Amino acid sequence: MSEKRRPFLLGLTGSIGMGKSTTAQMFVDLGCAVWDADAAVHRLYHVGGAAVAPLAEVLPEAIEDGAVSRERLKAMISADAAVLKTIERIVHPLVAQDRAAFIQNATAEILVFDIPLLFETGGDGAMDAVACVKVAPDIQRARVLARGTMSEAQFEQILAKQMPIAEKIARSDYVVHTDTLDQARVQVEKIVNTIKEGADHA
Ligand SMILES: CC(C)(COP(=O)(O)OP(=O)(O)OC[C@H]1O[C@@H](n2cnc3c(N)ncnc32)[C@H](O)[C@@H]1O)[C@@H](O)C(=O)NCCC(=O)NCCS
Ligand SMILES: Nc1ncnc2c1ncn2[C@@H]1O[C@H](COP(=O)(O)OP(=O)(O)OP(=O)(O)O)[C@@H](O)[C@H]1O
Repeated sequence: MSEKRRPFLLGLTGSIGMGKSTTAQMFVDLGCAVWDADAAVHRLYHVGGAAVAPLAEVLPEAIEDGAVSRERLKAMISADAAVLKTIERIVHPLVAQDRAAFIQNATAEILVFDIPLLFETGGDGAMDAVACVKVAPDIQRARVLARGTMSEAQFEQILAKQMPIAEKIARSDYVVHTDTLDQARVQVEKIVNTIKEGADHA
């Protein structure tokens, strides 16, 4: 038997609430393996997670019952935006380790990386291609606020930290419009087919 072919690494990004997770699931449905940066952060924040001890050292008030409290982090970030930088300095290298372990163990032909801050952190350099989700800003805002997990001010704060969506699109190889589920699914199928055709002809 020939050796396992190197998987195709596809970055999946977009602005907050534009549909990354929903689109990632569509890639899973087509047999791709997905690594989710936000989910990795959840694992790191759990009791026993690798971020708990280093965060406890610099932000002890963020720890509750042996885990990192996202509610407390959000309150602290709201009071002082610089806190987010401190968190990122600790969390981002741990996230990178988690991603490397996923690549080592994955067996699918196409690996999809759902990373909100793909361009902001330079993660796009490690990808073979990037797909960006997109929806109109008013729909984005409505969808995020409908989740009820963020205030309007918290949404604005996160939004201000992210690269403008037009720039993300300009730097991406593919765009997935997330106005409707059916429309998005068709675009995801096209991307997967294009990547597979490219692999066949390589
Ligand atoms: C700020 C926190 C507490 C908010 O938690 P909460 O559960 O309410 O939201 P969640 O984690 O689902 O994030 C919602 C969205 O906000 C955006 N976002 C999260 N962190 C950041 C950040 N550092 N900069 C810009 N946008 C961000 C992303 O689009 C993300 O998908 C949490 O996101 C966090 O601890 N962030 C720091 C770690 C980080 O940088 N994560 C980004 C992935 S590496
Ligand atoms: N193609 C689509 N058609 C209709 N609704 C969608 C579509 N994609 C996503 N949505 C809706 O938009 C909201 C945000 O989607 P999702 O959670 O996938 O976004 P996200 O980019 O992963 O968010 P975050 O940046 O917060 O992690 C959800 O309520 C979801 O149901």
